[in-house]
Amino acid sequence: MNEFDMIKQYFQDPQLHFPHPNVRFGIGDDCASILPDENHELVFSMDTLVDGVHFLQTSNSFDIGTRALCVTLSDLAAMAATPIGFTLALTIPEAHSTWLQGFSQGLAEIAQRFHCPIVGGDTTRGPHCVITIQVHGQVKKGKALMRSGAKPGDKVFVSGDLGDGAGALSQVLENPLDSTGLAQRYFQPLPEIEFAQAIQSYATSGMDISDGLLQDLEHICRASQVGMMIDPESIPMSADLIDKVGYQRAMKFALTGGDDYRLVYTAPDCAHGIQIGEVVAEPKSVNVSGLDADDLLSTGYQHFR
Ligand SMILES: Nc1ncnc2c1ncn2[C@@H]1O[C@H](COP(=O)(O)OP(=O)(O)OP(=O)(O)O)[C@@H](O)[C@H]1O
Ligand SMILES: Cc1ncc(C[n+]2csc(CCOP(=O)(O)O)c2C)c(N)n1
Ligand SMILES: [Mg+2]
Repeated sequence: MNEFDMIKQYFQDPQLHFPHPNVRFGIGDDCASILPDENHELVFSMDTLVDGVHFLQTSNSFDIGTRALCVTLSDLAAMAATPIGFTLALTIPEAHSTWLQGFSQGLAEIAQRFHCPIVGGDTTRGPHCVITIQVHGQVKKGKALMRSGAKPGDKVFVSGDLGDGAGALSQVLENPLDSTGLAQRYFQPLPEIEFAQAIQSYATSGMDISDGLLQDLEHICRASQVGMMIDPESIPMSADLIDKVGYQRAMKFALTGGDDYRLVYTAPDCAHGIQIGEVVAEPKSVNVSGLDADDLLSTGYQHFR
């Protein structure tokens, strides 16, 4: 199958390449075009997933597709944006039709759920599977939820259970084809688009948790020039995770594991989510009660240490 047949069959498929009111044209020309609503601004973000680092090539391609689009859409949720469309740069060693079919169906599952069609991309052959997705969304002018804006006196909230993504990793590494139980949150960390829109009018800052709660909270602290006091006992964790790895390891995963794709945000008060701490003026860093600063060093995922 040549490159152009592949694009037509698997990416121009109507399940994935469907009309959207803000997309003027998509696959087929040298560029795609999107037009935001009046009084809205475009926001966009890109994520790369590398075989062996962000997923295993031995997993079902459907599950690889759902994971790839969920984690990239999570950055739109982080800004309280509404998805419009995405572009896909796909590098694969071989064009296996069953692999491409599953991958395209996995993408389509999430694309339809979040009304975010594919609008273009690039397909190349290379020695390893690498998936890069750029998501495009819109937000009312000036209303994007930023990492700056947290104020002393605000409280810190998360949108749901933490630690499941990291807790699933051993299961995924052992049996990459099993997407049940905790692995469901690894393969489908559904982006919290609606949750973000619900908090957007009163949240002072926010982001999604991809690298681990503590490391990601440091980004809010730095951008907002504040500190935080976090109470680890109030961090929500699933019963499945605690059953599987015990409370202590579950807590470590929740604080530092990454792959959660939940939202963390600050607000004077809250109507949604679970409070896990407070914003303080000093010290300008993340403090966790019961843990000293040395315990917190080297916490969170980093590609280059
Ligand atoms: N190679 C790069 N060139 C330019 N900007 C970059 C590059 N890599 C990252 N950035 C920018 O740095 C900022 C932080 O990026 P980072 O990848 O940590 O955030 P993120 O996208 O929320 O995290 P994740 O990759 O876990 O989703 C973002 O504004 C991002 O656009
Ligand atoms: C197969 C496999 N899947 C997942 C992981 C965990 N992991 C990889 S990158 C990352 C942070 C987010 O990435 P990025 O910052 O690039 O968006 C995490 C938590 C692993 N070690 N192996
Ligand atoms: Mg992010």
